[in-house]
Amino acid sequence: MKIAVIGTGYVGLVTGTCLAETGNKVICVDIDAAKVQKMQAGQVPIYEPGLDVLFHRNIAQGRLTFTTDLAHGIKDAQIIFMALPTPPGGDGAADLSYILGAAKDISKLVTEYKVIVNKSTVPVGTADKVQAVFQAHTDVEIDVVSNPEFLREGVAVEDFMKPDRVVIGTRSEKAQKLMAELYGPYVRQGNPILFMDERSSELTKYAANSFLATKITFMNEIANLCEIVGADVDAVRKGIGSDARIGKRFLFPGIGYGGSCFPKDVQALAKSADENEYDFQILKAVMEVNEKQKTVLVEKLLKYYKGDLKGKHFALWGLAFKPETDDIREAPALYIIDELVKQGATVTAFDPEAMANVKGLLGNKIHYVEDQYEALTNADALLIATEWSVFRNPDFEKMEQVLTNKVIFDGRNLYDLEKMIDLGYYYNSVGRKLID
Ligand SMILES: NC(=O)c1ccc[n+]([C@@H]2O[C@H](COP(=O)([O-])OP(=O)(O)OC[C@H]3O[C@@H](n4cnc5c(N)ncnc54)[C@H](O)[C@@H]3O)[C@@H](O)[C@H]2O)c1
Ligand SMILES: O=c1ccn([C@@H]2O[C@H](COP(=O)(O)OP(=O)(O)O[C@H]3O[C@H](CO)[C@@H](O)[C@H](O)[C@H]3O)[C@@H](O)[C@H]2O)c(=O)[nH]1
Repeated sequence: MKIAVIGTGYVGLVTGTCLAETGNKVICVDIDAAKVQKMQAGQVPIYEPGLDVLFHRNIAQGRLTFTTDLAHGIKDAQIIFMALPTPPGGDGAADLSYILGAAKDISKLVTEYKVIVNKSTVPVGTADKVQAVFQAHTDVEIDVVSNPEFLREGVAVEDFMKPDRVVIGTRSEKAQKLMAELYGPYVRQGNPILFMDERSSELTKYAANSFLATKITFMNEIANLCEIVGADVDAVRKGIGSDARIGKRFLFPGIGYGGSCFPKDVQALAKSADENEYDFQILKAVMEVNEKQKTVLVEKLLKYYKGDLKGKHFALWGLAFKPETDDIREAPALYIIDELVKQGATVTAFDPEAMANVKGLLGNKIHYVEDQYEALTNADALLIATEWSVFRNPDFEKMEQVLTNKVIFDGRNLYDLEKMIDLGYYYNSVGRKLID
């Protein structure tokens, strides 16, 4: 099939590349000329494991191209995907200006039937709004389909190539048929393609993210309670996770959920409920608890240093909002840095992939090093904000030589408590016994 993908961010580029991988001819369109130039020169603009192999293969085989020219991009496409930003607007509701703006631009260019697929995360009713934009500008027959994306950054290629399910919201049989054909190769193991109406599809995406954010938040509260009552959150996690009704995944406590999706999507769903005069209480509690959870590491530091962080120097391992990505949007590490600097402390940070993005955002607010051990030089304590694999089994002997004090505040529960006792560390993690 001939496909156009509008927007080449984490979702658009993965979608375009993975659709080319099964033999479709894909043109990716972006307004960011520098990014398009980079991709045309064969460079992947984001860090996403496994993407480069597919990217280079499909470019080499002539199935994946890039342009800034929308008219050229959509000219021959049977299906046009919109993978555009839907950031929170001033009031927390999703800002639809990118989607509706692109829909208007496309509507002025179409000359024959096309399926317009919305891959962005959008509130209920957006497909109707997009359809109305087309109706206002063209007589050409168009079907607007909601096809939310569930990929996770860091495992995006795997998630796209083998999705748990594909959700397609449309009442048009013609569009259904095309979408079923397009997604057939990705569900050969038998995972379902779920057809539903547009509104249910749009809500499914927000419901999934909000449910997962709620699950994590519940565990964060259990972890906080564990610390007070002397229980171990790892044991509790395993104890409840082995109940198939609860499930083992997304039960890891930490320093609050972050990223470009959960914070904005929980907020947008709560806002959308408000607009429909429904008070979605649980989501409001989730947002409030998550804000507090982002402060737990700093609160612990304040307690340890008796309320005074002035002049203290900290090593920070991990800046990305989660491992295996260079994405720092809503990363808990940024919040921690902000608080520490406000309190008069200094920070030296290391992250395997996200350093360039943080340097771009924070400049010389903190120090950066290219080696995780170098970050420890003269540090009063090590703070861990992201669970990158390289932090899981560090060379503790090497660490001891550089760290001024054997003190670790771990927001991701990376180390075994017995081991930390043996090594003689002060070790403060989340929802587990304090080792001092
Ligand atoms: N990042 C994720 O893991 C993820 C997963 C599932 C769903 N989503 C949703 O998908 C959507 C896109 O998210 P993302 O993380 O890929 O965004 P992103 O910010 O990484 O990428 C968006 C891209 O769109 C481009 N763009 C903006 N306006 C344009 C226009 N008019 N024409 C062409 N290109 C334009 C930007 O230059 C950028 O390259 C959002 O709604 C998000 O909620 C994201
Ligand atoms: O047990 C867990 C799992 C995750 N997190 C945190 O939750 C956030 C989100 O993690 P994750 O869901 O793995 O990353 P995303 O790439 O943001 O993916 C989410 O958001 C995407 C965008 O909508 C969806 O497509 C995915 O299905 C959904 O998992 C991160 O800050 C994680 O540290 C935890 O604290 N504990």
